[in-house]
Amino acid sequence: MKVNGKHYRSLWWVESRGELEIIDQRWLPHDFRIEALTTMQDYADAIVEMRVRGAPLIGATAAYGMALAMAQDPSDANMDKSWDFLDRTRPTAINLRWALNRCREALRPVAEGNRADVALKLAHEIADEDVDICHSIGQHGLALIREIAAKKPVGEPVRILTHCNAGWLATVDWGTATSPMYQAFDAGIPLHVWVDETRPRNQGALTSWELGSHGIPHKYIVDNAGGHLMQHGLVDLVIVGTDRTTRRGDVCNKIGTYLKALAAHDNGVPFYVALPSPTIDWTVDDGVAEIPIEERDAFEVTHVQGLNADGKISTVQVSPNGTQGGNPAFDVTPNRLVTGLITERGVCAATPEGLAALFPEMAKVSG
Ligand SMILES: CSC[C@@H](O)[C@@H](O)C(=O)COP(=O)(O)O
Repeated sequence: MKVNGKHYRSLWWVESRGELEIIDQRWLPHDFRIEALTTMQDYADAIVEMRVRGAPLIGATAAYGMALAMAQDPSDANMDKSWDFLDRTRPTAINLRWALNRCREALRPVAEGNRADVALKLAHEIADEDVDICHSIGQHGLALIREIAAKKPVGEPVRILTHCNAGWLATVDWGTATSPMYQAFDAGIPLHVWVDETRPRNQGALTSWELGSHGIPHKYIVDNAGGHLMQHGLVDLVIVGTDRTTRRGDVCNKIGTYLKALAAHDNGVPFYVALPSPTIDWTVDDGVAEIPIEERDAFEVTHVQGLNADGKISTVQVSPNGTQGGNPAFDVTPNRLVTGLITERGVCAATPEGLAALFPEMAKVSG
C-alpha cells in the first residue's frame, strides 16, 4: 500500500545487503521508521516487541528468520534450534508455527549446501502468497459490501466497524479485514469505517493511519463505543481479522473482539471474520478451551504512548503508582456469534462443514 505516494510492503528483502527490512510499527502512526533485521535475536525481538505484528506478517517474518538461520548454519540441529527459538516468540497467532513448519518440512530433505538458497526462496514465496491471498479475501469481501450497498439509498456509505489492525501492516500487503474496504472504496462504493482504538496497544491508530493514507472516511472510537453505535443502527457490518481460527470456526483475535461479536449478535449486525487459510488451526476444535492466550507485560496497560505537546513520542503512566495491570492480549469468539468467514477461496459459514467445504484437502488431513 502507499505511504506518502510510495508503494510499500510491510517487509521486503534487500538483495544487495542480503537483509530483511521491516517497518518498525512501534512508532507508527507518528513516525515511519525502517529497520534491518540482521541477527536471529533481531528477528525474535522484532516479533516479541511487536515491531512486526499481525498473524500473517509474523509468519512471513519467521520464514525469513529461518532463511537467515540456514545461511548461518544449515545443519539439522540449527534448523530445529531456530524453529524453537522463533516459535517461542508469540504463542497465539498460528501463522508463526505454520510458516516455521512449512520451512522445516521443505528444508529437511534438501542437502545442507542448498538449504540457504531454498529457504530464502521459500520465504519470498510465503510473502508473495500472502499478498495474493489477501487480495482474494478482498474480492470476496467486496461482494458482501456491494450487496449491502445495493440495499441503501444511492450515495449513503456502508458503515463498517473493525477492531485492532488487520490491515496491510499486519500482513505483507492489503490486510485481511481491510482488503475488502480498500477494494470496495476503489470500486466507488461509499464507505465509513468505525475504527476501534484497541487498547492497550492502540492498533486502531495504525488502522486509522492506513485508511487515511488511502482516503477512506473513518472515525477513531474508544473500544466501548461499538455496542452503542450498533444499538443505534449506525453499523452495517463488522469485519475483523483473526490470529487463529479453529476447524469448527471459533475465532481467536485481539482482546475485545468477543465483546464486539456479542454486541453485533444482540443487535442483528452481521459479524464477519477475514482470514487467510494459514490462520486455520486444523488441530483445534474448541477455541476457548484450547488456544493459548498470550499474556503481555502489564506495562502496556498501565502506560500509554503518544505524541506530547512538543510533537515528540513519549510514554505516560495512566494508572496510580503501584497498581497491578493485567494484559490478556487475545480472546475467543465462539463460532455461533460469527456470521461468516471471508477466506481466499470464498465466504463460508463458521462451522466444521463450512470450512471443510472450502478446504477439503486440509479438513481430510486433519481427520
Ligand atoms: C490480519 S491480522 C489478524 C490479527 O493478527 C489481528 O487482528 C490481531 O489481533 C493482531 O494482534 P497483534 O497483537 O497486534 O499482533
